[in-house]
Amino acid sequence: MVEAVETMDGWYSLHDFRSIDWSYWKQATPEVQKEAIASFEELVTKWDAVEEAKNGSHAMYKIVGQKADLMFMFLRPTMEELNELETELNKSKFAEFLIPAHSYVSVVELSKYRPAKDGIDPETLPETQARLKPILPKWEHACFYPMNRRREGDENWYTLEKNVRGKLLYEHSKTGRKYAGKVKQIITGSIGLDDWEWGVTLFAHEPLQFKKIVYEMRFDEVSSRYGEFGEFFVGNLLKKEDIAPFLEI
Ligand code: VOV
Repeated sequence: MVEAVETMDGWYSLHDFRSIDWSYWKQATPEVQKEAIASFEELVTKWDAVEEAKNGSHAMYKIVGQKADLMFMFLRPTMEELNELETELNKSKFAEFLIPAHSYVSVVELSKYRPAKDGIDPETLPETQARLKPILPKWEHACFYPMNRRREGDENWYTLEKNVRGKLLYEHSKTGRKYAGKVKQIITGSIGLDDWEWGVTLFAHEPLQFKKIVYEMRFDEVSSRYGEFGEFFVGNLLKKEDIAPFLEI
């Protein structure tokens, strides 16, 4: 029987996409708009404190195109905390002007394809823990998309031996490493949690690097034969201090 790979799982993740009801927003009085902006900023202050205490992380991006206006990526130790966060956002004054656009639930994942070095379980290493519970980079651009590994005829990831899968992922990582400093990836696993098998969140200083890396990876066997992709979302960083100017009419 083909052996599954053991995964190391870290913080739970929620990608929460919202559209802004701009017509409704434009009709709101300046006082109401002020109150809504303040409620949003207060939430961000709370999220910043959680991140400061290393109990989670978050990032906010303004999505380009009509799939959504905002993407929030939240990381928390438990699923309950993600739920609380989402509910608190929904109860805020600002949420009166938001329309849910999309969401994705997953958990930060690393896999143990490589044999343990010197018999040390990689999960116990501080550098692994830092990758499983990452503080999200507030790089200028982010790109999110879900993906599956194919399970069709001769292209069935789940009938490949573990060492073969490990080798293909090693080749994949060699392409990825060429983008060091240009693209940072957070892979979240969502088998049993959401509609696709993995969420791919990429951060870059330069949006063209998303196209370059995704294109180059399309030629890696692990993507060309075994990759299936969902909807892409791409956006620009929204900093707390830019919330008011962004919403100003
Ligand atoms: C930005 C660079 C980059 C780098 C360095 C990198 C490296 C690595 C390593 C070393 C490993 C394996 C061990 C682990 O850590 O799990 C992975 C694993 C994975 N990757 Fe990756 N990946 C990158 C980037 C990167 C991208 C851009 C994509 C999307 C692929 C595409 O075609 O659009 C991706 C996908 C994945 C997935 C879905 C997995 C899990 C697959 C599984 O079956 O388990 N990844 N990845």
